[in-house]
Amino acid sequence: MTSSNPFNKQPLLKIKELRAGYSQPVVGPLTANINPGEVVGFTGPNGSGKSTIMRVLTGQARAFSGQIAPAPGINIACQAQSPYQGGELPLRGKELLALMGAEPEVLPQPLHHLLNRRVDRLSGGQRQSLIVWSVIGHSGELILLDEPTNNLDSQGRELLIEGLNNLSEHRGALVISHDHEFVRQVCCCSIPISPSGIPSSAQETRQAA
Ligand SMILES: Nc1ncnc2c1ncn2[C@@H]1O[C@H](COP(=O)(O)OP(=O)(O)OP(=O)(O)O)[C@@H](O)[C@H]1O
Repeated sequence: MTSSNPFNKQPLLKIKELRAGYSQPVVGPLTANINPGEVVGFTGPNGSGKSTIMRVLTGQARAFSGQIAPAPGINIACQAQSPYQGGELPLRGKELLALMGAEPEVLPQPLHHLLNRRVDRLSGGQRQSLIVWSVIGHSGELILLDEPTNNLDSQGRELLIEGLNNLSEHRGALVISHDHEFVRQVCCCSIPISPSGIPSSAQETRQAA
């Protein structure tokens, strides 16, 4: 990785020659690091295995070979691609934030009207905003976001870009996205993910705008 680690600390996440999947590998080998202060993007076509790599960290997929290792002792905050599948969820926005250990103030001012709304009665984009900001507001040093701009309008997307550009320097994020302009604006580098058998260790480095 060519981007520098400003604090010379160990990576928040080390991935080395990882092959990951379910009953068989579907992605890798992949080598990458996420350092404090960095937002790293994973890009690639549908089914290339981006979410699978994230799912190894949440126990929903497995590593067949290689390594994926968060730094010892860190906390991880994760937003899955489809975190809410419908049904009754009688929580208000502020209660969802509290469950994630996030203060209401983490929500940008234009979204404060969501704090007293029931989560299960929000629109798709409103719910996505709340969930993404609850993950950013969590105390975890490593943030995992899977398609965070899904359903967001231009204001929600701009607020998220600003939030990720202002993460504190001891935190880092892995962002999976098909939104190339978003990746360009928030990520220090983007890594093209390839299905199993095609190495994707070369990290494409792009400076954030
Ligand atoms: N639970 C599962 N069991 C078996 N195979 C799975 C499972 N979940 C996903 N897959 C397969 O693993 C491969 C990679 O899926 P993954 O969700 O990681 O792709 P992705 O790059 O995140 O795709 P997208 O851009 O569409 O979100 C796909 O072929 C998919 O069908």
